[in-house]
Amino acid sequence: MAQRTDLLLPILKGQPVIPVLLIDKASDAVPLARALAAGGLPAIEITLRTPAALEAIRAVADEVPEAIVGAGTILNARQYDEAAKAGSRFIVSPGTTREIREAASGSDVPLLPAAITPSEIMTMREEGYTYLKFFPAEQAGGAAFLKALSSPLAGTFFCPTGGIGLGNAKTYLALPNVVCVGGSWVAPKELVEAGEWAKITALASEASKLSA
Ligand SMILES: O=C(O)C(=O)C[C@H](O)[C@H](O)COP(=O)(O)O
Repeated sequence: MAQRTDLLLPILKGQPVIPVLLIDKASDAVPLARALAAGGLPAIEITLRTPAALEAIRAVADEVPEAIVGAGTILNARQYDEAAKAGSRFIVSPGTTREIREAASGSDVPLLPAAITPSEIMTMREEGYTYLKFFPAEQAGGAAFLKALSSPLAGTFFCPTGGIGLGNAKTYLALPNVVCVGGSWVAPKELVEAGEWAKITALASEASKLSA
């Protein structure tokens, strides 16, 4: 089945930056999601890299109606299912596998899988995927690499993630094949740990105004 762009696209096009979050304490999730939404970044990706992640997703889905919570670092079908059941509205994977694609085709929750090389991207096109994550963006060749793909692989669009911050986000957003960027810089660990929600809202606000 093709990618559910009807569900995914409004999320990716709704804001220039998708915050990528690593949440150690589930109780931080609700104030963090509220702080980011207040700054203009309602869609957030909570990575399944901490034991608290699923509880964090559940809490945001239940208690923060203004947020659009997604799950990141999904590596297999079991995690896809758990993240969807917790209330994720989109799923992000750092790569692409047959198992993940099969999980996506049996789910109403859309998948943003990642690809880097022309062959990986062409394979995903054959599978009906038009929107891909490009990860790890900076390390894999950065904006220059993505720009080089834009003509031969026109019609595929990316959310680059990895090594992106306020300083280089615009370079990516200016590319014809970039729909938005992802990054953790809007929710630094120290600010989350200190409960500095107003400072996170300020970072989100700055990021939400980014454009090409
Ligand atoms: O877990 C995933 O699926 C990821 O998205 C990997 C990285 O956490 C993001 O790429 C954020 O990278 P930074 O903004 O450089 O911190």
